[in-house]
Amino acid sequence: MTPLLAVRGLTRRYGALVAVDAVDFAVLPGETHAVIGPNGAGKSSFLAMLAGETRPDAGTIALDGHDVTRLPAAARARRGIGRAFQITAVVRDQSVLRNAMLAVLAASGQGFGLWRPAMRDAALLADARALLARVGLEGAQARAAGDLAHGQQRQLELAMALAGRPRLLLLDEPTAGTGPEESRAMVALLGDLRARADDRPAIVLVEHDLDAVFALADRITVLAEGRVIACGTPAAVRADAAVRQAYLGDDAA
Ligand SMILES: Nc1ncnc2c1ncn2[C@@H]1O[C@H](COP(=O)(O)OP(=O)(O)OP(=O)(O)O)[C@@H](O)[C@H]1O
Repeated sequence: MTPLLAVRGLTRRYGALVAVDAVDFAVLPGETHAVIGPNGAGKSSFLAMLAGETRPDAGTIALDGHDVTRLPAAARARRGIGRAFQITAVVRDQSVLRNAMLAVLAASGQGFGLWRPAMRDAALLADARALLARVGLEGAQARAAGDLAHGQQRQLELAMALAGRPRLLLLDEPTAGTGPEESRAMVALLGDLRARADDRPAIVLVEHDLDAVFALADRITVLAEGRVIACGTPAAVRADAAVRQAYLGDDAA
């Protein structure tokens, strides 16, 4: 299968430090590909380069065979790369429904421009409600976004990222800062998203919670000190001696 995303030799330096060191990486259509590694391995820097928020010092990023390495984040978003959880677009004093409508409107670009206002509003409302149902927030539509529990805010952020119908969704630590219950709910939600055969996006998942990673990933790439030390199925990565040593510590090896 031709990869949706193909990354070659991606490199990012901070002074003398090589945070991401000549990384090759590929994501197949619909695949959930997790990126894990110890603190400081380069995961966030890598994801920021995929999103177009950090400029690489070397290497290329291709989406569907088109070089997007030099494109800014907004242009990448228009081509189908969506980003959730790092940049929070949620307007806290607006309702959940209103936030979802704003995300649908923003993602539609000119799409609603020729519609009469009443029809536009009806279409926006329907799309926004469908999105909220998709992330399990249909019961919270009228609440102010800022009053939601932390886990629910993350569900709303996911809905807003999905509004653009991304083909590739970049997820930065979806369970970070949530309790065990909320974390399980987020993993279940992402599992549902993944199980939809029809329009599921491919996902690049950076996540510290290895239970979540092993539950969700089709493949896992392991970074250590900016380099790829392993890439494969969860079972292969779990069994990999270099991964155990570098990532889980010598005790696990
Ligand atoms: N803006 C920056 N300026 C200088 N050094 C940076 C910068 N951003 C990251 N680094 C360094 O680059 C390396 C990789 O950092 P990065 O945050 O990408 O790793 P990470 O795998 O996401 O870490 P963590 O799991 O702790 O979030 C680290 O040594 C970090 O200190």
